[in-house]
Amino acid sequence: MATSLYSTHCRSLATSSSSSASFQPSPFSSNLAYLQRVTFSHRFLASKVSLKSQPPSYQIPVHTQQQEGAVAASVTPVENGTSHKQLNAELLSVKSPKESLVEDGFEKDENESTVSITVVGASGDLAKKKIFPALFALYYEDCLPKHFTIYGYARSKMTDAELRNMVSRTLTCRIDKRENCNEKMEQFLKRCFYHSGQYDSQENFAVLDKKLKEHEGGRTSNRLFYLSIPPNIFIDAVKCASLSASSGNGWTRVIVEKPFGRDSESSAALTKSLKQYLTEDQIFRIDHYLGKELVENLSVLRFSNLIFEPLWSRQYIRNVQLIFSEDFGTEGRGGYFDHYGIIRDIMQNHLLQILALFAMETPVSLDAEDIRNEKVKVLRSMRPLQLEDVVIGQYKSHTRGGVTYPAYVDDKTVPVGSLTPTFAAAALFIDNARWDGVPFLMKAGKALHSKGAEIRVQFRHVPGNLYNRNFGADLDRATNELVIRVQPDEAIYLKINNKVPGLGMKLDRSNLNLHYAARYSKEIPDAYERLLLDAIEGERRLFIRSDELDAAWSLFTPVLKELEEKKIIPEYYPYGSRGPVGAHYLAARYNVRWGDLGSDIDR
Ligand SMILES: NC(=O)C1=CN([C@@H]2O[C@H](COP(=O)(O)OP(=O)(O)OC[C@H]3O[C@@H](n4cnc5c(N)ncnc54)[C@H](OP(=O)(O)O)[C@@H]3O)[C@@H](O)[C@H]2O)C=CC1
Ligand SMILES: O=C1O[C@H](COP(=O)(O)O)[C@@H](O)[C@H](O)[C@H]1O
Repeated sequence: MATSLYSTHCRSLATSSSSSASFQPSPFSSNLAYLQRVTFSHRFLASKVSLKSQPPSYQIPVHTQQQEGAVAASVTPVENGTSHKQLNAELLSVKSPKESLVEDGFEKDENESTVSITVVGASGDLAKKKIFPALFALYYEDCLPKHFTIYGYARSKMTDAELRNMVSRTLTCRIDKRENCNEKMEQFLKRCFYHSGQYDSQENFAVLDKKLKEHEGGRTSNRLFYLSIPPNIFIDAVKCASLSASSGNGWTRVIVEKPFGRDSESSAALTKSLKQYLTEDQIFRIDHYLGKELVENLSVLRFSNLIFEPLWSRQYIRNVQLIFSEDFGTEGRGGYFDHYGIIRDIMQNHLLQILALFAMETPVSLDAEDIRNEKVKVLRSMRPLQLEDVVIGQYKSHTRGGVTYPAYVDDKTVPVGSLTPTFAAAALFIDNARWDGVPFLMKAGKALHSKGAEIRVQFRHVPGNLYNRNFGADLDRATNELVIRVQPDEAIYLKINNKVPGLGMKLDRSNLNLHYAARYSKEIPDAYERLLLDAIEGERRLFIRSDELDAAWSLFTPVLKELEEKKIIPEYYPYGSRGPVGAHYLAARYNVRWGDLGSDIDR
């Protein structure tokens, strides 16, 4: 499969900048470009090597548990087998990916392999809202391989034409669209098909297998299954897909959506069951926050800018805040949500993943395993969350401007008297040399006053600051703060103290502001696009490894159990408010003042 040819193309498009005229390359000016180049070349080489290492005689389909070892001996090393040294050596002989392709006869592979993407649960909300649109965007950007087929699979009865009709209603052209969007949509829809079947029927998946083979036309078949179904049917679907519809001569990968269990035990049981049918390398546990542009940029910002990395420790950082806020309630997902609550829905995964990327030590390389090793280490250095370091809340009905907004428990799918938190604030600590004593504060809530996600880094005071008296009594207001606004309206800004122009000596706080909409004309791809492309390319960097998941659950499971066993009553906050006041007391205990989401000047 020659996806790398496409990804190189689509990646170069994705990184072009509107105002590049002002950008002067110098030996050091393009650390970012260097990192991108290394990453892309790495992707390219990794997929090239994996393809080359899969001669047809070497392939064993994933069929039985007994064969798992055989799979591990064939497919897994194919994916992982090339040593990083080998890859790095290849990286050093700089050749444009395109040159290498032609030179190695790789274009031939492009014609001889195919990727089939099956969206299991195609009739559902996520498939319509995110997966099909992301696949179309990849197609639009020429990021999908030449030979690909998309199959929707679900129990609902639908014809191919009906699926296409359903999908077409969710597709949009980008705002920076080029002219031929409608044409592209039609071409894309022609590559989409539907098969109706049960999730626990090997026979139904065997029919899917037959249909996929017809499309694959004897080429090397690579198969990606996206499990966009409720978690209680994950294992049935994995079992049937693996036993009846995995590839006979290429790779088979499965994207698994969260929730990955609801505590340490259920998560371990899920992993164990998945591993009856798949090797770890075949499992792509998705956390879509890792696919967001500014989360992806976090490592670039830190590791390629001399002004940040030396400050990245307890010596200079006073606290770190990870904030998620939605200005709407559960809206029809109350049934799902009530079983999980905001801590499992947002904190244990999205915010903790960001924290791990933020706080990890420098990885040996940009290779997926090196990065994930560092993330696991930092997670394992963390103290399990304590009950006294958590505040929970639940939204209640509120009337504003003549409109009444419902309480969480007004949702028909939520059990009467539910105590499930729709808001939580927490203080977490990393007990290692770099972060000892630095509070990492998390705050996540639904039905709040604003929508957004931010990372805020508050720095310490300047010791013996000459200008202290100009700040008045509130020295905390005078410290630097770095804000990474993940969404909406992506931006990175640094609050600095500055002299107000004039004859006097008046200081104010101003922002050095990198506002993405002003700096880059290209639309930012949706997280699902990046993650789907990575899964197709076998790039695991942004997917969660099982030991990461275990470490993440270990931090939250004890407190989740305690909250439930002790039936802790959440603090009720009005729909559309700033959330429970308890969050401020929690922060104050650690001498922290929450940054106010979206309220900063110079947006
Ligand atoms: N929706 C979202 O925004 C997000 C969803 N997720 C996760 O993605 C996955 C899919 O989410 P979503 O699309 O919202 O889920 P849906 O509830 O829409 O379910 C997807 C499909 O699964 C089938 N299905 C639903 N319930 C059952 C059941 N009890 N037994 C058998 N089949 C069932 C239905 O298809 P049919 O009846 O045709 O078989 C349905 O169309 C879930 O794991 C969810 O947690 C994660 C993040 C966000
Ligand atoms: O995983 C989830 O994420 C969404 C928020 O995602 P975003 O990309 O729109 O910020 C959240 O609404 C949902 O409850 C949760 O399951």
